[in-house]
Amino acid sequence: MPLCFHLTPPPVIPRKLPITVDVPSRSLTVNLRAFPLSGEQAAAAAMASNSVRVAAAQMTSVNDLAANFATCSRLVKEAASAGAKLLCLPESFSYIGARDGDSVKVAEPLDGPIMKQYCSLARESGIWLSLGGFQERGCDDAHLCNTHVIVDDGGNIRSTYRKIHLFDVDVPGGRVYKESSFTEAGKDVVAVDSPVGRLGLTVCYDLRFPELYQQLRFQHGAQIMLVPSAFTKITGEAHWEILLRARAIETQCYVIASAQAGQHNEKRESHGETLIIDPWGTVVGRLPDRTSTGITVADIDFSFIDSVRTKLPIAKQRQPIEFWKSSSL
Ligand SMILES: O=C(O)CNC(=O)[C@H](CS)NC(=O)CCC(=O)C(=O)O
Repeated sequence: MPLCFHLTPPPVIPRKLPITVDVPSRSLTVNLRAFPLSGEQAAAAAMASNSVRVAAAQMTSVNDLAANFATCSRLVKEAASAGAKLLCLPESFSYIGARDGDSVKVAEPLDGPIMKQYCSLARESGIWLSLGGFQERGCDDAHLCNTHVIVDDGGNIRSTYRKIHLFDVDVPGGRVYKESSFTEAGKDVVAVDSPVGRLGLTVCYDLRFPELYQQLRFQHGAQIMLVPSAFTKITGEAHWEILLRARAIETQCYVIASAQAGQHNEKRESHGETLIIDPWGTVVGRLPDRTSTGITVADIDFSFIDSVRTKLPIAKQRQPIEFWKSSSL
């Protein structure tokens, strides 16, 4: 029978409700339903119900590598004890400079001391990490790559994606950004398997280019899109949640969008609003405060992904429109 949303309600699929964990108070802010499970119990329950728990972090990185690492360590431990198998940290988790050029100075190769520290953290806590927006040393001293690194629970780097779309924008009513002046653009589309499903790797401004997400879903089989970000306050207020929900709906994937939040220094403020969204477009994880430091967790339900994809069979109904040839404007 064809679906007709005017006459029949959209499919109602049982879902788990989000839990929000505040750091540093460590209090569990539970939305609607208590979740009094230990990490192990939660993981066992998730397996039994064909789902697995993920966490997304929100923080305000500053120009102090040690301070940011201390915050990330706390968030990683919170996520592990909440039973999450993957924690996603935001773009520039390890460092946000106060002056132009600062981030190039701290850039290191992937086998340098900074990334080693984060790999050890993943191993010690037994959790996978999405480290979006690491300042990876580029091909010369004046450039870095904005690299999204996936580390497994043994502390091994499983995958790297280098941000393709660079933020060269004169933000209306805000600053001028020219990310390409110090960043080398990536070229490769990257997806990788993990215990929480097949991850599509992107970073921040990539969010505005839906063709990347279409490729991740329809050519690389992604089930979860990761969008670690540092959206500006102005553009975030106008576009952030809408774009994320659109990407979730049109790819029928979960979207995990960890965000930099609040005031990093005199010149720079990020929108925040870390979100986890399900493949129906519903927000299933959100912190109580748009700019607080903390994590939100949600359960990835593989049968829910299948159910949405079966009910709205866009994968079968797509038509071979040759976009690139026809776009001449
Ligand atoms: O430079 C750093 O420290 C980290 N990188 C970023 O913050 C990047 C590049 S400047 N920011 C964005 O992509 C914001 C996108 C955005 O806000 C939008 O698309 O509206």
